[in-house]
Parts: sequence; C-alpha cells; structure tokens
Amino acid sequence: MIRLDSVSKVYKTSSRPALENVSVEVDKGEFVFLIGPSGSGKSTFLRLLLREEVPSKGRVMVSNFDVAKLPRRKVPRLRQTIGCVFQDFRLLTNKTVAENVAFALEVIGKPKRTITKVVPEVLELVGLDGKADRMPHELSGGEQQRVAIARAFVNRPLVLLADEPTGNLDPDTSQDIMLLLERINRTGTTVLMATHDHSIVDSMRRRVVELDHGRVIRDDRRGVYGVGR
Ligand SMILES: Nc1ncnc2c1ncn2[C@@H]1O[C@H](COP(=O)(O)OP(=O)(O)OP(=O)(O)O)[C@@H](O)[C@H]1O
Repeated sequence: MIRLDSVSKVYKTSSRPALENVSVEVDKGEFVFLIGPSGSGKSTFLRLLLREEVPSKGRVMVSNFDVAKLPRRKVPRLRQTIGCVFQDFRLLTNKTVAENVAFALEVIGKPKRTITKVVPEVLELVGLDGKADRMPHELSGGEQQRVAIARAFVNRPLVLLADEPTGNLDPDTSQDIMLLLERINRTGTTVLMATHDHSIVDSMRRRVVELDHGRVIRDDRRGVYGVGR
C-alpha cells in the first residue's frame, strides 16, 4: 500500500538530508507507528506520501500511484485515497460538526443525498451522534479530534495518516482516540501514525518504524517505544 524505495530528501535550505536512503514497505491494512526524536524526519515522510514534497532521490508509491511522478492534475486523486489527522485538529471553526465532515465530501463533488446519508453514519462510528449541530469550540479536545477523524475517514480512504493525533490530549482521551484508530484500522484502512507518545506505542504493540537523523534505525513487528527514551 505504501512503499519507499531508497528515498532521500534534502530541503533546499538545509545541508543535512531530512531523510536518507529510507526503504519502508507497509502492507494494506497494517497499523504502523513512525517514531523518532524531533527533527528525525517523521513529518517529511508523511509529506512525501501526500506529494506535499517530492523526494530528492528514490521512489514513493502509495497504492498504485508513483507519487513523485504523478502529473499535477492527478494529485487530487492521490490525496483522495489518503485521510489526514493532525495534532491541532484543524477544524473549520465557523462550521458545525456535521458541516465540517460534509465539507470534505462537498469539495470532491459528492452528491447531496450521499452526504446526507453518510455524515450521520460516520459521526456514529466515531461516537459523536447527538453532537452533529455543535460548533467546534463547544467540544472537548478529544471530541474535536473525533470530528477530525470522521472528516478524514468519511470518504473511506485507503490510508489514514495521523501526525501526533494525541499530542494535545490527556492520557485517557488519548487511549479513546487510539481505540477509534484501531477500529478504523479494522475496516481494512492502513494507518500510519507519527508519535512521541511512549505509553501509547508501548500499550498497542504494533509495528514500529524508528527514524533518527533521517535514517530508519529500527523496524519491529510488535515494537515498543524503546528503553530509556
Ligand atoms: N521545509 C523545510 N525546509 C528546510 N528544512 C526542513 C523543512 N522541513 C523540515 N526540515 C528539516 O528536516 C529535518 C526533518 O524534519 P521533520 O519535520 O520531518 O522532522 P520530525 O521528525 O517530523 O520532527 P517533529 O517531531 O519535531 O515534528 C529537520 O532537520 C528539519 O529542520
């Protein structure tokens, strides 16, 4: 589903590579943690998958898309196969919960009747039924992240990328969000989550890919965050 072949990325303004000779393969339906200290290249990894950056060297595949070679007009098609969740939720503050989720479908031209049907379904899936008409500021952080997950998932993407999705949440709320991501993963969606959260990585015992200075230094099938870090 995701494959990086000998990928390096050197940003124009930096002499040191953000990623160096990274090869990683993620199968359909896997759940993978991407860990590593600040500046190790996690966000760069995710940005390459979205074609927000192109590699300096190597090849990036997502599903059947050869990402770096994709003509500009086909980039939206790539991005429709990928849902994204961020630490800071990134909700539209002037829209209700339901409108935030609906908007993701409107922008890709889904018919109104589909939107009316699937938005309540996905809100139920994430445990927000009954909160459809709330504004984001009327929700807790955990609830806002559920809206963001609903929005990322409503189009049933093949891949869900989560960049520090629990970074602004307390431990209990973080566990709830992880249960939700597991649930989404069980539908067959491939989940790739960048995180610094030791306790979550240790409790989930999923695949762990660790980056350090842009290199993969560990790839464990059922990993933990690491001792003494
Ligand atoms: N747009 C950019 N231009 C120049 N250098 C960049 C750019 N984005 C990232 N870098 C550099 O690339 C390296 C990797 O950064 P990246 O953001 O991928 O790391 P990260 O592991 O996601 O860090 P964090 O956990 O703090 O988000 C760092 O040295 C960073 O300074």
